[in-house]
Amino acid sequence: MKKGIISFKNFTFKYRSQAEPTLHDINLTIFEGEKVLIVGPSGSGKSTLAHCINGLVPFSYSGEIKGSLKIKERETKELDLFTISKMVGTVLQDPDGQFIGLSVAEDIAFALENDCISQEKMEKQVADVSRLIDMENYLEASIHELSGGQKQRVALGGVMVDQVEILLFDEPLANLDPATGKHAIELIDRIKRETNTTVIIVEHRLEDVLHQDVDRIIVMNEGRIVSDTTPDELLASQILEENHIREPLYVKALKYAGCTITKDMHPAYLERLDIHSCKEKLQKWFEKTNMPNSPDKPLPILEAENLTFGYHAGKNTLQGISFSIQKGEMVSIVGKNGAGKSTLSKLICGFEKVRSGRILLNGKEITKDTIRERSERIGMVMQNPNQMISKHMIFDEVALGLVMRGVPLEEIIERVEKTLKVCGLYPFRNWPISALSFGQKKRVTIASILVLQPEILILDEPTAGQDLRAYTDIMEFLVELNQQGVTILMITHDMHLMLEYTPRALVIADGKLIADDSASHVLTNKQIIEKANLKETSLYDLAVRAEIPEPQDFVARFITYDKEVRKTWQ
Ligand SMILES: Nc1ncnc2c1ncn2[C@@H]1O[C@H](COP(=O)(O)OP(=O)(O)OP(=O)(O)O)[C@@H](O)[C@H]1O
Ligand SMILES: Nc1ncnc2c1ncn2[C@@H]1O[C@H](COP(=O)(O)OP(=O)(O)OP(=O)(O)O)[C@@H](O)[C@H]1O
Repeated sequence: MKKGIISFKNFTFKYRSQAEPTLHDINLTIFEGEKVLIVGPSGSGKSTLAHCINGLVPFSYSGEIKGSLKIKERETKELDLFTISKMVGTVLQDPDGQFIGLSVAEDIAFALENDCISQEKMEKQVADVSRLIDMENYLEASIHELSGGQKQRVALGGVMVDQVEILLFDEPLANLDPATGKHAIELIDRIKRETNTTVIIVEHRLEDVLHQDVDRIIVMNEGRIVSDTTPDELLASQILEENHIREPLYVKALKYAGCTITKDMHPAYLERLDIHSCKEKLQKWFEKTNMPNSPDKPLPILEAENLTFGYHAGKNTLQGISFSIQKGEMVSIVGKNGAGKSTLSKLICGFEKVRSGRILLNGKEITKDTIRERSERIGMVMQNPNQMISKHMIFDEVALGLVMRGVPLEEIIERVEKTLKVCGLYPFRNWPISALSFGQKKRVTIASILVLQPEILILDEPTAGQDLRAYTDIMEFLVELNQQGVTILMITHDMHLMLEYTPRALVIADGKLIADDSASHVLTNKQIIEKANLKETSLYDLAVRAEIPEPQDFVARFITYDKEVRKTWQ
């Protein structure tokens, strides 16, 4: 018989600052060596549940606990944080919060040092881990110089050396490029199989986690467990849709084509999916669906000419980057972790100065303009909300830019309230930011830039950590802004987002622009996918398996169709 390693019984938790419990009556047993995925809308309590397991609740976040939570048959209330941390290793949602060392090597070594192992053994293990996470060339680099995804890789590495029985990952894929994300999921799987570690993953990118087998998926909503079943059974049900959780793209395509999905078809894993009964329907759907129209090209709004930049003398982070963005476009910037995407946006906003090359806005050079001058017209939303937030209250944070620009109070109130409504934050307007989930915080940072009404909006991973409803709200809101003339550039690792929302993609690899093409071309081009650490879309695989003669066109048609479906929701 399988042994329960984590066991919640009638467990309820209320944060001290909240009036109502965040977790209600949780009954859940996770067995030794199991791999469990937890999904649910933003704010549904996934991170809180994870924090109960790793002891952050109640040791860092105090509150009121009712019922029982046992780890290895020991009541967690009776344990201390140190004892729990020896059993449960965690990769947090915001990697900035968990670095201890100054350099990459020190940080990975920290877990080992604690266990008093020999210097020699430690160096070898650090080298092994850094190879696994593809960071061996950065061992001496200081943590604050790393890109967002590189930090995430180090955080993963740190916990992997720690030989614990339970590994907990809170949004491990959020900042990782698609290929590294795939690699991370494979790595987690290998550790689980080789060491019989129990693995719990909280993640919105369901399709990416299902790259490897998962034993069970727990669906949470409003602090309760609403479903606890196998991946195949879940994907054959309506539960994901009902709870606003993104379904894999190929599942969506099957539904668009009118196919009935049953658990016996193994819908959770594309390789195992039995599409025998769907082939004909998919082919018919393909024949009757239109290709996208090619858009007209109006005037360029933002031009980059031969941009070169490096953080350190003698080394170029970006080299010879040239592109032209037309007014009203919506473009993705994609590529490997550390390729230079955030750096490019910093150059555009003036946070860093180019070594050579020019940047033009509406045909006028802005390369020498200050950050302040550029910020009137170009807004930038950074990757990590915790780096952008400086106020305690939501309203004040969103109002900050307007206050600094001397906008009259009445106008500030009107603009902030309107923006909060659009971003789904109005009900929280008088809340302290500290009581928000990560996804909610991200929306606050988007609101604080949108309120300034920029001509160009650059967003670094706008939807990382968002559930389907927030994702759709944010993206549809961006589409709406875009239709009103705001040009949008989006740095993203989310191939799903890129396909569905941005017709064009700039692909950066090792500091160079390697492709400037339509999103569906990029994601069906093996060479570019490999060079830039991207991931083929499952739609392409599905089309190949359904023997559709032009699988590339299937992807393009899906996007057109999907857009039409979304229009009917509005
Ligand atoms: N430290 C805290 N103090 C008070 N309330 C909190 C705290 N952290 C989270 N909450 C509240 O608990 C609820 C659940 O948050 P939690 O972070 O567990 O959600 P989540 O499902 O992980 O969301 P996301 O997908 O956005 O990360 C939220 O409504 C949030 O307001
Ligand atoms: N402040 C800094 N000082 C020195 N090097 C830096 C600094 N910021 C970034 N780098 C380096 O520049 C390179 C490009 O980083 P950048 O943040 O632009 O990458 P990115 O493509 O946005 O990555 P990610 O997808 O992981 O966010 C990386 O190798 C990174 O280590």
